[in-house]
Amino acid sequence: MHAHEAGALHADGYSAAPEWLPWPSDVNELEPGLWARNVTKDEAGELVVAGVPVSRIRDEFGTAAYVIDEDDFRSRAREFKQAYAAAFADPGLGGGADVYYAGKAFLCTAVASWIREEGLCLDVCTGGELAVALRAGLPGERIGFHGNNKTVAEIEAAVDGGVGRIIVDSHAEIDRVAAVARSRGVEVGVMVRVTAGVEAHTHEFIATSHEDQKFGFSLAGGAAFAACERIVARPGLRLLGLHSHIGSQIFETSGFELSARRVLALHARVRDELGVAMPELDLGGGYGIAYTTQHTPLPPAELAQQMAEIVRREVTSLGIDAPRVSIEPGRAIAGPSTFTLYEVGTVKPVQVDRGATRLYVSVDGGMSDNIRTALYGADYSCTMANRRSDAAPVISRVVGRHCESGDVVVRDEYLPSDVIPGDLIAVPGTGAYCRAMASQYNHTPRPPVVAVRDGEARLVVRRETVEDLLALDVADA
Ligand SMILES: Cc1ncc(COP(=O)(O)O)c(C=O)c1O
Ligand SMILES: N[C@@H](CCCC[NH3+])C(=O)O
Repeated sequence: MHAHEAGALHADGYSAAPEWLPWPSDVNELEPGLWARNVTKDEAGELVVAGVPVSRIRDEFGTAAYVIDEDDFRSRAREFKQAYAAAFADPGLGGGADVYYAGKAFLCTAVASWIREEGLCLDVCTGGELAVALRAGLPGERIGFHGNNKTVAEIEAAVDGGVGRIIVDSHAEIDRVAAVARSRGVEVGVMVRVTAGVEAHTHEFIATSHEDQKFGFSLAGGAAFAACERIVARPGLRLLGLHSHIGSQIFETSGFELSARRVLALHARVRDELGVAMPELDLGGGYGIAYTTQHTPLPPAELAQQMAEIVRREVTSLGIDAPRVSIEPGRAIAGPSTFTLYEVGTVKPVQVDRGATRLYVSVDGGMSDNIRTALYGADYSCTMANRRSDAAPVISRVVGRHCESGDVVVRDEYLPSDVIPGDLIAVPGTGAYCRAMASQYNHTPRPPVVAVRDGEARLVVRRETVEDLLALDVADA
């Protein structure tokens, strides 16, 4: 429960902030660590991204809009690639590592091209994401294909697209992939998604390695070993390795350590009992980012170093050759690169419990462009983006325009008390799982994605229109 919900009252008559939200020394300043690298405020207090003031973005593309700092995205992708390559460079550690950007966080053709150009690989989990990757010219061998319920048509598209690894998730799927391989007369590289039984310290809905959920083969129950046996027995399949993803928005490496230890023990067992030395091992994604000052993510170089030490320790104690390691970060690459730009429509001071007031600031978007607050109770922050203000900061709640009281974007933030209709609000950290999970609830067209680089802003995903939505309806049905 947040402090304000207990009815705390701040001296100014406004609702008190939750404990983690400090009184702002200057509400016009950007909190360090939350914004894309090329985002600043100018002297007039306007937010500027890579040389482009947000008023120009509003004028040219409208609001609500996702604004992505292209250089920030690319530099984070590069940093992961370089950090893991360096940390695992020792031949005793596989002589390098691969980074598969998890496209589920956010994918469009431009982003897939950035991934191709930066030399990363890509994790896709549907035929739709695969189509984007192939359209962007990503070579099949740099694509990994996930999903707990891939259709035969998707498996065919993956095999025909030369996808380098299909991560299988059920016994039935092993047979489906084998049948497609046979029908095409090719050998398909597969990895086994293993449920390592790790309770990741994150929201229940985004944890994926505890036993009672839909993903993967249980390690403890023996299903993961049985899956390896089945693959080895199927002509047309090549067992590349094991895969483990423990969850998302994780800050401690202890969960990764436990899962690596368990999965490498299975890796050794497969070598000993099935006589197969698997060349690869995927440790998944899940690295957390800072949405608010509550979070302190580890820099990629440090993460890579820690992961390399974990793998070194385990392969040494098991006496096995290290497989080539790969990881699948999504949020940590895409998340910080983007902010959502909204325009304020309505400002309403609302009397809440014990006579306290909370300022409700309604913007021209909401749960249709960011479902994470409603779905996971996620915390975000924001800033007034078009001007500076010397008015007193008051605790505010940024809400959307949907017909739903849970339609909250930022639950708690200090905004200047003189915020008015027409002001701009920017919410950082919306690059992952916001546009990707956007809906058209209440027939709301989804916002565009505007990429900014070196003083130039351009569309990479156009705004949907009401006409787009009407076109889906069969008018004379
Ligand atoms: C298999 C797999 N890999 C990678 C990811 C990416 O996770 P994140 O965006 O937290 O790095 C996910 C999502 O949680 C996933 O399910
Ligand atoms: N969509 C989730 C993460 C799930 C990632 C996919 N396994 C989020 O917004 O945090």
